[in-house]
Amino acid sequence: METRERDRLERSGRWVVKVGSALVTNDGRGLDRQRIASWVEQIVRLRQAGVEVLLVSSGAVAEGIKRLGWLRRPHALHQLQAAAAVGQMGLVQAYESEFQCYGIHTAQVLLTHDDLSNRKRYLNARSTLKSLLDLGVVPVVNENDTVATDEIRFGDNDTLAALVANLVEADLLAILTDQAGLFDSDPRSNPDARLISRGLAGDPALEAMCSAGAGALGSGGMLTKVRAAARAARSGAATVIASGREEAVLERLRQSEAIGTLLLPSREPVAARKQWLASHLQVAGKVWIDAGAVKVLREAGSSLLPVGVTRVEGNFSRGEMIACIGPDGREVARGLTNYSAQEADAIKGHASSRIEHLLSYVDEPELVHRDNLVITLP
Ligand SMILES: Nc1ncnc2c1ncn2[C@@H]1O[C@H](COP(=O)(O)OP(=O)(O)O)[C@@H](O)[C@H]1O
Ligand SMILES: N[C@@H](CCC(=O)OP(=O)(O)O)C(=O)O
Repeated sequence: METRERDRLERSGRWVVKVGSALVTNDGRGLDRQRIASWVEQIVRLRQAGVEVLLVSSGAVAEGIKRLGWLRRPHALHQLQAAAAVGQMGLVQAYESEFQCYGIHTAQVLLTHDDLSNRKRYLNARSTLKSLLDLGVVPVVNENDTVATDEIRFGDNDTLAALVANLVEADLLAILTDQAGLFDSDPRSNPDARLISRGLAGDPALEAMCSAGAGALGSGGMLTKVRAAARAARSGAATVIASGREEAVLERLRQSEAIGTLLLPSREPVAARKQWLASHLQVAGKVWIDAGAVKVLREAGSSLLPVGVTRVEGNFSRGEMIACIGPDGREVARGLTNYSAQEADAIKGHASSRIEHLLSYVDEPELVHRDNLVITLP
């Protein structure tokens, strides 16, 4: 069973490879040129076998801290941003010079969440990445840490890598980290922890295995990797979490060897526009919906009508992204609202035929139309 599941890696044509901070910087000691050379060599071989590869590399902050001679990671945002700017130079230089040995160009792509939540910029980013692949270039992606503030951040590169996998419709997201994969509990604190070899992306049981927080250099820990797998699955990508220190890890994965943790999509991929909707990490407000609305949204793919709304929170405007929260407090869906918070509050719990009477005008019968709505509950 597992061998057959792993076979899909042999057939996959486009990979996003994400490398974590501790790995790239040799646990903060400075860029691990030997390992970088090894990943580059493996990526070159993958390309020779017909696989297109995009790299998402962390390590700018960790490398910047090392280069600036700081003894510990600062807390102030402006210092972290300065460190990222310094470290990013080292990162791209290292990848560019290693790929140069094989006559392959790299391209630096720095993104913020803002770039992907704006539909026009999202489409631009997508066509640029696809053009780079068509040109045979290896994009090296990172968050644009120097300008990113909390409001426009992805926050961690696992999430960024999953969104990039969605953007280019990758077949595989390979997350290389400092552990052999996902264990049933954190191997740092439990020496008896066992490696999970396979699972379904989005399975809540996987999240429960991850302890909070990351290593000293990383920012997301295992939880963001498991969540990234669920995100990547939305466009049909499988995810592998594996050790970047494992000999020839990428090539062995390609040969279906059972290393790391393979997390497979459990549902059909969602349409491209809905993936963009799902890529919004921030919402402008929330509406609480009743059990009947949860059911029709999830099971019938219906629009959200005002009648199913019980409570409105936040100060959103028409056209902004809002989250729909079920009676149990869990987010069910998110989408672009046709009405502002004030209007939504006035029409909540009412039939759509009453909107005109309540507001003195009517824009649409739905609070969120189904074309602008994506189910986010696994
Ligand atoms: N269930 C788990 N299995 C494996 N690692 C876990 C688990 N829960 C927490 N972790 C921690 O997650 C860390 C990897 O995350 P992080 O430090 O963010 O890596 P990266 O820099 O590669 O993104 C591991 O070193 C490990 O301590
Ligand atoms: N953009 C940041 C990435 C931080 C981050 O997510 O790190 P990690 O958890 O190691 O992937 C950097 O380059 O330092």
